[in-house]
Amino acid sequence: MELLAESIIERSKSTQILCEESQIDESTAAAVQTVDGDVLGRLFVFTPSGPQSVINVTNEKDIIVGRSPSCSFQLSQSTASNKHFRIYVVVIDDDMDPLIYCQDLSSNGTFHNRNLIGKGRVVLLSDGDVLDIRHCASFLFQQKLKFAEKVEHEYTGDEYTISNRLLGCGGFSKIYMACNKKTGRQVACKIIDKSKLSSKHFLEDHEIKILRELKHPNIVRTEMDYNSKNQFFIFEELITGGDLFSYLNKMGTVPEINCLLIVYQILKALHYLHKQNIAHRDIKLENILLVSSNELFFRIVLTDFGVARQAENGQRMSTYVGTPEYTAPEIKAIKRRKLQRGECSYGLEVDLWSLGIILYLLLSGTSPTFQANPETLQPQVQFTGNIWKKVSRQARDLITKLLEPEPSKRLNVLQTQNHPWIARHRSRLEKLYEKHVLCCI
Ligand SMILES: Nc1ncnc2c1ncn2[C@@H]1O[C@H](COP(=O)(O)OP(=O)(O)OP(=O)(O)O)[C@@H](O)[C@H]1O
Repeated sequence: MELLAESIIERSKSTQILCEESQIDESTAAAVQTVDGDVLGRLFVFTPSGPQSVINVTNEKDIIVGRSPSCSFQLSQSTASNKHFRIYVVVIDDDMDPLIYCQDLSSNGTFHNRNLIGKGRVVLLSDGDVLDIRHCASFLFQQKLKFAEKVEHEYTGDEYTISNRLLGCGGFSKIYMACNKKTGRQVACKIIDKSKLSSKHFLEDHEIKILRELKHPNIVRTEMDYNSKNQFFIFEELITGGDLFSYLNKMGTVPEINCLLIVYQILKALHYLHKQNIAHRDIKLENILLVSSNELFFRIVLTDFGVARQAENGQRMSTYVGTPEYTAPEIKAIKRRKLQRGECSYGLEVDLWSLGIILYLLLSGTSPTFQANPETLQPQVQFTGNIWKKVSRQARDLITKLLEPEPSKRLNVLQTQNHPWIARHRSRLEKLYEKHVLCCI
């Protein structure tokens, strides 16, 4: 107990915040010791006048700190903005510690360990971090990590420090929070285990080669890559709203208007990729990240180019890749028929099939079922259950045309963008995109 109090005081001295030794009393130390089931973290508040209090961070509700009476924690000092900052939680899965973020909403500034966050910007919080509103209040953050482990890595470069905060896991890699030493900015560091990559995959198609060339607001931005004996490192922008999988998990189903905004942006990314003959080949909920999730229109980015492939001169592809639940029938056919390279192939249309699956999942919260169409004998997607009664006819029509088993009849990116479900809202969508995506990057 003493040690905890000491570290709080130590930190307060070094950052010259408002925590004072006299304010660390028995009740604070006791609160540090007990962590309730649904309390994921705590903020210890220090103000110049009042006694300290504790804000519990849970997954139920965002915490807004500011002067407005509507805030979950109200401050009286005039240096605080009406809504000064927001604390929110992203739960990726049960085997990972929840990610607790702070978004600066203020004009006067919120400082994170003495660095200005900047209006609209977000930082990932770690145990012992201090948030500060100058001349008003300081907040000491506490989060007990259950799954923290030492990161085994071979990065010896000077530019970044890699932390042990796990942001996500994939089949070939783990993603950690890292810090750019020069700018102090947080980034994501994807550490790829070379032993898990097949040599062909590594030599021909590797993610880094493709990512280096890509620059688009809806595709994760890479800052640097690094190669060591057994690992690859990709340092990329930290995306702070979790992935679409966690978002769907939290929401149950996603309202049609939100789906429209999400699909509109995925199509922008696919348009950019397909123009260059690049197939992503693994479009799924886990590979679509949200920059934020509290506004109606939030930027989304496509990530994980691990199996992406640039097909030169419209060349067809013939490798069985992807995630079965999202994989187009022509890719599945390759595995089923066990055909040799060249005898069975597929093209960029595979990404549109996966988009159809995503839209179905978002709208209904369930995976699609198929039944043979009596005329064509081809499998046709089914819309059973009450949930589909609330979904527009146009959305269902688009899904049917994306989940078209015959690739040559499936809508391509341009045709999807021109489908009435999207096209009738185009000018409004474009304005929102300019305001909320292009202006904010
Ligand atoms: N830039 C990022 N910012 C924040 N979180 C990220 C970022 N990149 C990845 N993640 C998190 O890590 C998870 C896994 O990342 P990614 O899909 O790139 O790994 P992978 O090893 O290529 O996965 P797979 O097994 O699907 O190929 C994502 O679902 C996401 O939750």
